[in-house]
Amino acid sequence: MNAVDIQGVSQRYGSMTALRQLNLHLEPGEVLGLFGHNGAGKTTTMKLILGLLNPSEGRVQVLGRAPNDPDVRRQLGYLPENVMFYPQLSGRETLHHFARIKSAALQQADELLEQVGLAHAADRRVKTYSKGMRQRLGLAQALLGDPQLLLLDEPTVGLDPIATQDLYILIDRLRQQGTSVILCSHVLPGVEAHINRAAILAGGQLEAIGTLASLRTEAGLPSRIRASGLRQREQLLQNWSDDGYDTQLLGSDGIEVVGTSAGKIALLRQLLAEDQPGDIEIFQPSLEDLYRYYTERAGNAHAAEDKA
Ligand SMILES: Nc1ncnc2c1ncn2[C@@H]1O[C@H](COP(=O)(O)OP(=O)(O)OP(=O)(O)O)[C@@H](O)[C@H]1O
Repeated sequence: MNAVDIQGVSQRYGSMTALRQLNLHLEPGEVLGLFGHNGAGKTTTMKLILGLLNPSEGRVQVLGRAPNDPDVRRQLGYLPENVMFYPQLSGRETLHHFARIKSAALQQADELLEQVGLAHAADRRVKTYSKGMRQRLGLAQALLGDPQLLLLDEPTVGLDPIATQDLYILIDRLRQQGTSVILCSHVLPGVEAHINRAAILAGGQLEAIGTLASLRTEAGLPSRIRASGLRQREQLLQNWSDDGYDTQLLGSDGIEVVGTSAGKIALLRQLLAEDQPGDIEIFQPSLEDLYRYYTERAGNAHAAEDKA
């Protein structure tokens, strides 16, 4: 059973269409990164999964049922983009309040405060918390009741670099335990190692979805291989140039060759067969490069539609 199944969903706000014919699924224990420009439809997608919106068209199922089913709601954890709390309550009281709403065990509050690094501030009022501390509390709130599906909207906002790393480690651990996670973020560097697939929304449409490897292959963006400590680099340069690759000599004993992501393994094999490099570096298209490619492609397609 998929954690989330979205089939043919369109969402309109009055005359404005925020999502068009969205098809998306999430498997158990999968982490999906949901990316897109401001207004692309990410929060709308989250709200549909949370049962806060009814789709204008199409069908949304969460853990095999309607998203507003009370049993499903108990299995969901949500960290909203702008997390709000009662300022007069302490961190612990805040978690107790949410635990009661979710029918989660109260003793989980202290475990979670420890887990997100707020044990020392458990009795302080939330109004005295820094932005990052409030974000950590929001994360603890989302984890109450050990949700099967976790929705995180901009979870790294306000977190310092170590807290951001801790969050990613926590996501890795949750995934290993079988929790499914949807993570929306504008902060792309650092996230790529922690997601199974990326979905890129543009103008309310799903422009791309897949593993980074499949998106790299589909986009056909260049990958660069740099090798140093070579003895036969002139020969390699000649061979790769003859095969039509863009290649150049680097430093006293290095070379760079530009290929596609799909073709890089063949280039590496050739490199290792023909020489004994002292060092090899591979520069692949990053998530940011892919995001730019697909977002620009969507923009070009919309511009062409507008002209037609
Ligand atoms: N309640 C609403 N009424 C009218 N329009 C809305 C409403 N909520 C969202 N929209 C519009 O729907 C579109 C998608 O909004 P959404 O909040 O889903 O985008 P987003 O991808 O989450 O953006 P951001 O990255 O800025 O948070 C936007 O054009 C937004 O203005």
